[in-house]
Amino acid sequence: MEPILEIESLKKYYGKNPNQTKALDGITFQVMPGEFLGIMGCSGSGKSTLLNCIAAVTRPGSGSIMMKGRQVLSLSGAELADYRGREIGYLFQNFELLDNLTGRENILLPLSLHGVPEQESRIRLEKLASYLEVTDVLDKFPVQMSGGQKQRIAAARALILNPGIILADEPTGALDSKNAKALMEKLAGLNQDEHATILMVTHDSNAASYCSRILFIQDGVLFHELRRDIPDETRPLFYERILMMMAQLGGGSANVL
Ligand SMILES: Nc1ncnc2c1ncn2[C@@H]1O[C@H](COP(=O)(O)OP(=O)(O)OP(=O)(O)O)[C@@H](O)[C@H]1O
Repeated sequence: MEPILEIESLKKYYGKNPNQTKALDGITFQVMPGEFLGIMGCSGSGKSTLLNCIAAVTRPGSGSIMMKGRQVLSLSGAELADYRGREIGYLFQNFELLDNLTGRENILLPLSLHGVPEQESRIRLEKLASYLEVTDVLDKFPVQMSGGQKQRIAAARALILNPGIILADEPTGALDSKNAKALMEKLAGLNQDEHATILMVTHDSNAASYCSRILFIQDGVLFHELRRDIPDETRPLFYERILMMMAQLGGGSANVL
């Protein structure tokens, strides 16, 4: 199987010496189709910069980003807009719903932006809303929804065009533990049942325990990898291993990959 996403020697430096920040300092990894990959690391380690480079919002200084065999850094104009809108489904910490649109209108927004007839996606909308348990808030405005409902509407919006990859930046960061668990169960279900490929940045070890693999990043470099492929490893056991690695990250005592 070919990787869906290949990141090679990615670098992004901000500012000039002596005040330069090496947000990404040579990151290489691959994401396979249907993988649920987590990215963890301390504040300022480069996680959001990495997601923003993949989403083609931030331009790296050097390196390569191949999505389905296509060099993202060479895209421009309509191709770039199409990549951002159709290949990437983005889930933000603070939902980023438009307040003056209903849940349904928010979910359908990517269709109008990319010229897809609404009719085509009506069945997908109903199916996603039902799966994400937001059917009863489709005609409400964000201000009338709970945080969990807002994030599940945002998840439906990220998924409506069936993107190549979902990029989720701290998706549980603004949720209480009950809603965080509900969201993670839905994302894990979409990963398993629809083979959705998900790349999720998180500080939350519990959320990360739903992933099949986790990359740990420190000072812009990959530092460790955990895989949940020990036979029959349960989520609570994987969670324990993540906690141990996070403790090491805090102490900065592990080896750089
Ligand atoms: N636009 C910018 N200009 C200058 N420095 C920046 C910019 N964006 C990020 N940085 C710096 O790059 C480094 C990596 O930032 P990034 O936001 O990617 O970290 P992060 O791991 O996502 O942090 P957090 O977990 O706090 O969100 C930090 O030192 C940050 O201060």
